[in-house]
Amino acid sequence: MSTKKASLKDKETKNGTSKYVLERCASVCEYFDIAFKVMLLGDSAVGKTCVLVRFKDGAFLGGNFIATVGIDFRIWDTAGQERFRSVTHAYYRDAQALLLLYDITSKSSFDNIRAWLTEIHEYAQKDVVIMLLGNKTDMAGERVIKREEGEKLAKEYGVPFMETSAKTGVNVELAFLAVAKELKHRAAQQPNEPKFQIHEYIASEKQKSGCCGGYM
Ligand SMILES: Nc1nc2c(ncn2[C@@H]2O[C@H](COP(=O)(O)OP(=O)(O)OP(=O)(O)O)[C@@H](O)[C@H]2O)c(=O)[nH]1
Repeated sequence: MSTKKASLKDKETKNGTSKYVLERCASVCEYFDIAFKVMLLGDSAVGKTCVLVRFKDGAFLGGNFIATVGIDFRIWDTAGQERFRSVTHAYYRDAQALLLLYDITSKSSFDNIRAWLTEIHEYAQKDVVIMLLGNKTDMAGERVIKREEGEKLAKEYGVPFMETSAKTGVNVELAFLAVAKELKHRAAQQPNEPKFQIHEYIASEKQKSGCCGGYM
């Protein structure tokens, strides 16, 4: 693996998210000669686009909600609406990582996570990296899903979990970086080398920042 430094140019490629994730990873680990495909999944309005924009541009898309139509090719952000589901299935198999979101103020979006995971197991690669995110933690007064419920579900499926807010930015960068680190490790891993411990990485990064929120 080369030690080429990340370029801030050519961010916008046809698989922009993954390239960008990699560039953000590169700023930490100084490598970027491999590209990964990362998809955001979850019910409509859970905040997929906003989480991506928060990570990519450090901004929050407030105001009117415009649902994603099909797939946004530039950023690999998917539509949560049922009517576009067949379009997104076709892209699962190319994804190396999936960020699966629910909205902590929406019980139905949480209840649907099991259905999303069933779909993922049906259509995605067997070794796809999955991370569960409970988004909109800034809306504490409207919370209906406790952090512990998200943790329990994630534990049941053996996937890492974090609560995020696209509005405040809490944990958004960490979620993308943890996934990028896991993918990078896998790509460079020697047969006898220990696996990257994504849960430990998340825990230690949170400890460093003194931040809140759940993980398993
Ligand atoms: N308060 C708050 N609002 C959020 C957050 N994330 C997203 N929203 C709002 O939730 C609504 C839906 O956000 P989107 O990012 O468009 O949702 P999506 O999951 O991409 O929706 P689809 O494209 O239909 O799949 C918008 O009004 C956002 O402003 C968050 O962390 N906090």
